Amino acid sequence: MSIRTGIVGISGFGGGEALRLIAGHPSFELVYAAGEGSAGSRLVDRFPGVPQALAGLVIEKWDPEALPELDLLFASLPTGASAEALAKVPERVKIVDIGGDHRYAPGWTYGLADVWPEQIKRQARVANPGCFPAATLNALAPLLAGGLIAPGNIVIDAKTGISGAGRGGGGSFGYAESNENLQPYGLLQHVHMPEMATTIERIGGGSAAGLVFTPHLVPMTRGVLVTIYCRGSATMKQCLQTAQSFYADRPFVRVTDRPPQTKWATGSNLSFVSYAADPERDLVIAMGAVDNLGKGAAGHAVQNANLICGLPETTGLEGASIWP
Ligand SMILES: NC(=O)C1=CN([C@@H]2O[C@H](COP(=O)(O)OP(=O)(O)OC[C@H]3O[C@@H](n4cnc5c(N)ncnc54)[C@H](OP(=O)(O)O)[C@@H]3O)[C@@H](O)[C@H]2O)C=CC1
Ligand SMILES: CC(=O)N[C@@H](CCC(=O)OP(=O)(O)O)C(=O)O
Repeated sequence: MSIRTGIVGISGFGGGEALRLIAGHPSFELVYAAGEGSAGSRLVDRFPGVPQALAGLVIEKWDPEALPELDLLFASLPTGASAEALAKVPERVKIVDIGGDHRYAPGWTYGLADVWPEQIKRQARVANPGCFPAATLNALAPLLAGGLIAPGNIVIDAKTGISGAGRGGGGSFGYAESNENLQPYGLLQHVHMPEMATTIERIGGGSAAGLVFTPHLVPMTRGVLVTIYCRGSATMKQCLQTAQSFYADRPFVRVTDRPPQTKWATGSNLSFVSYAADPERDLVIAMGAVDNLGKGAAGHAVQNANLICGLPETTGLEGASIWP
């Protein structure tokens, strides 16, 4: 069965990764590509490595009221640019929004696919988590659900590759300013705070009022690593066993007994989690590593799309990560 699929924002980093995954997906057929500045170009002009069958597809000017016959739409637009437009897409077209406009918005399901797949199946409007929340919440969920850490005192130290800012994210994240440099940003007010706090409260059953989150830009292309400091008296072994049991039948989360690395996830939809703990100091450290364009964006989006289309969750996502 072919599911007629579109991508809006295809020229960007998130949309481009969605294109790569859909080009190799056995059930999704890319029939529609859209954008703004790239409209009028053929896919091969923007992506010289695109498969021949898709090379001639022309990027349309994005107009939600002039869509071809579609079953599924991936939206990868700048946050703030999708809410109004996606409201005009006909109900029968399923949507996965990779951008930030619909996370915990009414009528939309927050697509934390490794944690609550059953709540995503059969939905028609899914908001993909942000890249930092995907890495963070997958690492924290087993501990919160098992009552091993307190939801109110969580400190997240995060690192991201530069592609996290998107193609349009030049600004102070350009090559000359990022190469051989490290910089914190978004202190105390990052846009991912609300979705992380809401999800921590939802799983942990208590206030996340003490949440602290500081991202840092690292001179690498892809990858998110989070090191999360929590209050709890569990041992490392208890944390690992709790996570192993929580993710026992989940295909994309790997629980490791050594600290995870971003390169383990590159090019994949995998999420690596691990833990360290010192019960005498009431300290648990949770760690998570993902590819910001994989589990952090397009990989997670395809996983969510599989769930809402009634396909096996792993369809089109089974390849190994890229090494080195
Ligand atoms: N990069 C990442 O790691 C992650 C990104 N996200 C989110 O995904 C979304 C896309 O991010 P990313 O791909 O990085 O961003 P990019 O800047 O790389 O791409 C943005 C895309 O949006 C298109 N676009 C911009 N304005 C319009 C418009 N008015 N109408 C139609 N198309 C438009 C651009 O098209 P054109 O070139 O044709 O103008 C481009 O394809 C954002 O919301 C981002 O926050 C989420 C998780 C991770
Ligand atoms: C390096 C960099 O700028 N990264 C982005 C994260 C991208 C993302 O996940 O953003 P959305 O929530 O908009 O989807 C940021 O920190 O805002």
